[in-house]
Amino acid sequence: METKLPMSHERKAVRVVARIKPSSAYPSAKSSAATSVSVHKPNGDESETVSISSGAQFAGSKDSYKLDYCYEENETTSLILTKEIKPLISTVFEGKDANVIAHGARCSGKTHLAQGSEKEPGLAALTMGEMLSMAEESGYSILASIYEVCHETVYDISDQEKRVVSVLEGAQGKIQLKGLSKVHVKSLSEFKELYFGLKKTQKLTGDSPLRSHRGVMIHVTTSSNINSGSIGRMNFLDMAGYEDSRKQNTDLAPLEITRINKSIYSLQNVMYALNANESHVPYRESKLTRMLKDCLQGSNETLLITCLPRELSQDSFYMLNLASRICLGNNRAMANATKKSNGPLRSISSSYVSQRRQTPLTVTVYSKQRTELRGNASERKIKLKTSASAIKGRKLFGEANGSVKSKNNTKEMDSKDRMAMKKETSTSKVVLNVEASASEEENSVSTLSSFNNLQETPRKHQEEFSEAINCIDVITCKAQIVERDENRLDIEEGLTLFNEGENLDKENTSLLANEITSPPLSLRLQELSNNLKSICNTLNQPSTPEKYPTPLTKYPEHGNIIAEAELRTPERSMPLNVGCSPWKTFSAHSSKLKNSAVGEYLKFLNTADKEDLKKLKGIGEKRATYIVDLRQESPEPFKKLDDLKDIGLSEKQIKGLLRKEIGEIFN
Ligand SMILES: Nc1ncnc2c1ncn2[C@@H]1O[C@H](COP(=O)(O)OP(=O)(O)OP(=O)(O)O)[C@@H](O)[C@H]1O
Repeated sequence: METKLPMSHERKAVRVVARIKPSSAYPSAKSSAATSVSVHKPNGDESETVSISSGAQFAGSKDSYKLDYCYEENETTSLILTKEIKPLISTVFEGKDANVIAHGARCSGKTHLAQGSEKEPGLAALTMGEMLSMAEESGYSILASIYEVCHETVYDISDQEKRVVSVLEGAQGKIQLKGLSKVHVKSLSEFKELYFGLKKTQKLTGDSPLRSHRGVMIHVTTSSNINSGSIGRMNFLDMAGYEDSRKQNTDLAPLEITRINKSIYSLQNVMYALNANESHVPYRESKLTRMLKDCLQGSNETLLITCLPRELSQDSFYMLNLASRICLGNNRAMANATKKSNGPLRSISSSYVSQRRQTPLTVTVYSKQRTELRGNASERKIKLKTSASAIKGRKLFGEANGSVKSKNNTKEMDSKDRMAMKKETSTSKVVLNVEASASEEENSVSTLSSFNNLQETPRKHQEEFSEAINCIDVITCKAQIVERDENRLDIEEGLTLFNEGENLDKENTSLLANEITSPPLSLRLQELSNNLKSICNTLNQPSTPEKYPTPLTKYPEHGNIIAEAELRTPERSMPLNVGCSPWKTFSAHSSKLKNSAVGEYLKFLNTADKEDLKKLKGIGEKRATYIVDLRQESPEPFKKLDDLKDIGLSEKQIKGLLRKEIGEIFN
């Protein structure tokens, strides 16, 4: 039976539907109209969007949440196959990749949906059955890889050895899954034995049972040879369930739950960015998203199934809220990244990248030291004014963070008192006026209240988020930058404020988005090295007195911060000590460079992901894992070089490592 698909299905990178688990599956839960979920389908089965509302009231809940569709208890998995998955299977046989991802809170029915029951087969088996018959008709073969992602490690679980799979990025960023085996599947019973024969929860390491994401990658190939390349792939993923890490009655430690939640958030961030047509998709946020990058990107399509119990729990409500945001992302995509942002949901990472690439002027505020103006020299006569509403939390989860940040904005601004400014491409004079008005910020985030007030104790949850998802500390400020020049030109532009640690992270992502593959630390060190060389050159040249960036001055009575600074290229940003001997000047600069290099190195350790950490000399798999673990406990474990002793390095080793790392840039 051919089913007409809604128009939106054909266009969206990620189609978001819900699947309701019957309340009978919860023997203890009583179905009551007052608490159960109700689904409004304006055009019945043909509805292009549906609204889901819950009788239960949760902190910050809205009346209803929009999704592309919702399958209720009375709708069978065969219907989901026909309406949702068969069109995806067709694209796989045409040479694309497709994904079916089940996510939701714990015990929301994800595994049941994939595996089914005696009475009703699950989606994985139905999908495999369909693909096997299509392969038979077209003379293709079907191979399957079964994997599990746990603790940021991918395991091949098609046999009992559970080998570790390496996720490698090859030429042109193509992902290779080294060690992930493929099994030739000839029949459905073979597949069931392979997939369902495995226990749902396996002990991968240690004594405690770990929860994991579990997937099957179904490859369509021209031959049964396991080495033959795939025509297309169908990736079927059963995500680990989300749960609030503050829960008492759980079998996992809060840190463990936080880790799982982090990888759930990473995938949701990717889904959001894809649907919002963001120029940067944060694939590198987790191992899972890295490994699935090729399957998810480009014109490949994804079906995201949000599993919900009929009686929503707080956790399920939270997942519904986020699913709805992913779904709506498509409608809020920016037509032109250079335009003033008018949607509250642009991802920060992307807005940063797009600003760096496309906007005439980008402002980045480093919380500790500097504000950096990156400008196009031809368009630098600019008055930049950003309303807080334009920069509301743009990343999927950034908003929750932003809400708490905004309440503490005065404190945030204090940390910026030492800001200095520089402009890389211009020497024009700039006035930066950052208004940190609490009331304005509160207004600015009021439209986000549904998300901000989502959790019962927002502050505590915000802390968890910031740890769990490496959320971007958006500081919603009103900023006005006036560049004094004879030709004034006013431009309204978005301003994004990052803290210093994040900037490196953002640089990582922007470099990736620009397909520059060299590690950012070496680029930063290279920049320092260039500075050193330029100092050596300028020592021989007559120096001219210059104005140097002044620290931001705070006027508490107005709640304003005003900075006045010269904008100049990095080479010029270092003062030449007029009147000093060349040797003293050189020594002063050298020690400044040394401190900067050490600072960059520590920042890198505090922010880089595991793969990037391993690029550092002396940091192997074990140390990189340990560093990442340390960061779960404290967001910035390395404040000084001595802190490296915490990862088992002696003073001598620390010096040796730095010497090698920094010396390398002169090679
Ligand atoms: N559609 C359904 N019909 C009947 N029972 C169901 C249905 N969906 C789930 N269940 C039952 O609910 C319980 C939890 O389901 P399941 O294990 O699929 O949840 P999960 O979301 O995969 O959990 P976790 O997050 O722990 O992986 C199981 O006992 C399962 O049999």
